[in-house]
Amino acid sequence: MITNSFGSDVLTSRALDIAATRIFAGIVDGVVLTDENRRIIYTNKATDQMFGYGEDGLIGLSTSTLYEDSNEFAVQGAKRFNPDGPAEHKTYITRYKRKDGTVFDGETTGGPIHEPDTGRVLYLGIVRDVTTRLSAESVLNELHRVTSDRSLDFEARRREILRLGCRHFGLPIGIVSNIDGDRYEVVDAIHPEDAIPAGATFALGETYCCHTLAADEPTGFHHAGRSEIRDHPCYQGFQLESYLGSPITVDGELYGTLNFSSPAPTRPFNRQDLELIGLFAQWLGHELAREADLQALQAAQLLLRRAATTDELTGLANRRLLGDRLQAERQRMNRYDGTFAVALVDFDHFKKLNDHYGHAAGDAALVEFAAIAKKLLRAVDTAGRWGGEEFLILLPNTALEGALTIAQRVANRVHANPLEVGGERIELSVSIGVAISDGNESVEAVIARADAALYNAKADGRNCVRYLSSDDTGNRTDKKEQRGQTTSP
Ligand SMILES: Nc1nc2c(ncn2[C@@H]2O[C@H](COP(=O)(O)OP(=O)(O)OP(=O)(O)O)[C@@H](O)[C@H]2O)c(=O)[nH]1
Repeated sequence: MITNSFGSDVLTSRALDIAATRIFAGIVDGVVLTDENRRIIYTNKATDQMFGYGEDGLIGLSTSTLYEDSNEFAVQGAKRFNPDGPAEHKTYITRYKRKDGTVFDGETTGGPIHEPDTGRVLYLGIVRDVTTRLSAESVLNELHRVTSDRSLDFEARRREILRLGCRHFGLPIGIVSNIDGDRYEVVDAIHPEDAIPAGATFALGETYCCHTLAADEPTGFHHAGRSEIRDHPCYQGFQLESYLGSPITVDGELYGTLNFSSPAPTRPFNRQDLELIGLFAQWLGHELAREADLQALQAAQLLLRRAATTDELTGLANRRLLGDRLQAERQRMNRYDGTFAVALVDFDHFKKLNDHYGHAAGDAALVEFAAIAKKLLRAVDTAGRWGGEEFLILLPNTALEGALTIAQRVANRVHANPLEVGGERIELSVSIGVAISDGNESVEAVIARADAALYNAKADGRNCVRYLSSDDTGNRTDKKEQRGQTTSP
């Protein structure tokens, strides 16, 4: 039987007696029993601790004392704590006030109890402090919102995670680090005075995170100066009293840590805190892995795109890219009424070079040509491999004089750069055919004319540049008889 300063009729009440002694005394949730006027006649130990009143400190008080908002007392009275309230007690969450004025969210189940013997009504409330659970739920919702917000890029989301962690754990400093051997590098950090720049490095052994890595799981110190790390260099160096950190792994490999800290001590970290920071770190790890995959994919795509448009041997544009550029240039020229030039370049006696010095020597000559073309041409020009030992140079916005000058420069440079094979210097030369688009004709027609001019250059003894105008082509019946204009070397 329970004794208190409330009337003996209540104290001897059988329901209270049984409830208090046999059922409620030892349970972890707070139990509050009131009389019909909602005055407290019984609280268990958990209630006394939860509300901070000490043993029996609440006895005799109205339950209105317990609510943060006095209206809530009336609201709950009308809803359930009245003689006609529902017999089946429903669970609800309301905000309670402790003796010291601080508040907490209490998940409550309660309502009337009718004593079978006397017909008297008592009210029962069972309260569980769910502040940390609710806060964890809200932080999880927030984490979900941040991580699924595709309008934010990875860096922005990482920052949001840091902000969220600082707010939730009540620790003002948040860091994502990358760890390589003994090198601890700050990747991103939140600090009230912006005192930790990204890129700052520390010796891992002197950081709090070395403890997290040693434990290989989320770790916290809520009052470092009174903990086992008080003599460790991390505490000596940084003087942070509270620290909560988790390793970040990417595809099973250690990447670094996520950690939050404060110069002030804080409440002891609980299992939920450790689970939450572990979850944050896990998300960062997944995102980092996704970023790495994305980058690898982009690099592969770039390689593929390059492979699809680049000649493997020389690194110049391949025939496909040249075709695209030529068509684009023709269309552009239609719009702006300009001209473009095409020069077809063909090595002289290339077969002999191959036959005499080997295929590798021939390849080296082609590579050498690519280097010359890259050096001599403007950024807007495109030199590409047209096939075999033949190259095409597309010169946008270029009239005859400019085209011939460039072509001659290329021919001269090739001739002036003998190939060195096994200590022997082999003289090289190219023949070049030039054509200027007349603005109406197809790309194929311009190339055919450049090809005819090239044929002429070969026929004229090679190592020279020839040009064919569209008029020349119109009159031509036999390519061999065509002779274009010769430029001076
Ligand atoms: N090394 C090497 N040789 C190639 C490549 N592509 C084509 N060739 C060779 O280039 C040679 C071209 O020979 P031809 O068309 O007879 O022309 P040429 O010997 O240069 O004679 P002219 O053009 O009349 O001066 C052939 O032997 C081809 O095998 C290549 O990528 N590398």
